[in-house]
Amino acid sequence: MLSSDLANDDSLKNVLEVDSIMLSFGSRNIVTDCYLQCCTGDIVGLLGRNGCGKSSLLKIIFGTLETENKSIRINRQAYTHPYKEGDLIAYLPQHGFLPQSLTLKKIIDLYIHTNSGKTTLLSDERVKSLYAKRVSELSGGERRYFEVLLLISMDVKFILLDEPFSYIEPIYRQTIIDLIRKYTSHIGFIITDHDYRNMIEISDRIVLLTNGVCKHIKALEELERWGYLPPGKLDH
Ligand SMILES: Nc1ncnc2c1ncn2[C@@H]1O[C@H](COP(=O)(O)OP(=O)(O)OP(=O)(O)O)[C@@H](O)[C@H]1O
Repeated sequence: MLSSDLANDDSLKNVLEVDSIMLSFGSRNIVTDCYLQCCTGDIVGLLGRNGCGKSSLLKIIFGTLETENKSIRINRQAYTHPYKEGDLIAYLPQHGFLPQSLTLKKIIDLYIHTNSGKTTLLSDERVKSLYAKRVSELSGGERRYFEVLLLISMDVKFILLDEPFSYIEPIYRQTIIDLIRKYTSHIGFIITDHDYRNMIEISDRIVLLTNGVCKHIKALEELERWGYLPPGKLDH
């Protein structure tokens, strides 16, 4: 069966469900009521104002941030630390994760252990041309592109991307959007970013985290109604 069939056949789709999340820091409640679902083929866009808890929510889903309460299920099985399972989920932190002094060749050897993953990376023209460079020598866009493709090559079911478009020139943003779209056939993505235009373009569904609650946005005007965008912003 071709992997592209995964996204078209509901019985073959992987399903990530997140609910009952409660997170507070001291007396401050950050997340109080959140339900999220992401299936193979989905790109779920998580929007929210600075400091509302988007990064924390992604870390909770990944399993690296402990919280008072959570329920994370993949294909109906509950996991407390999904990242420990190896082939379930990958996460791009807001500020990247690659050691600056290593070459891309070394990083591929360290992180990617399957032939199919290595083929995905080494058949990519951009990666090929950067292969011998160190991470510190890459532009912001080159680094982000490589990070996203590296996660895709880990052959996981779900990928969480925290601000993949931040500080990146527009041309590379489009390249990263195209890259993500190319792999939705067998991966589900949850993405958060402040670049709401690109987020609206790439996402199949938008979830707005506001006052600790996940609002499932049905019409873009709701982004104004909930105070995420100033009135009239969507018209321009
Ligand atoms: N370890 C921590 N201890 C105390 N407060 C924290 C901790 N981590 C995050 N916070 C606070 O929790 C809130 C949510 O942080 P988080 O980084 O998840 O927000 P965010 O929506 O991703 O923000 P941004 O869009 O600015 O990246 C912020 O007010 C932050 O200062």
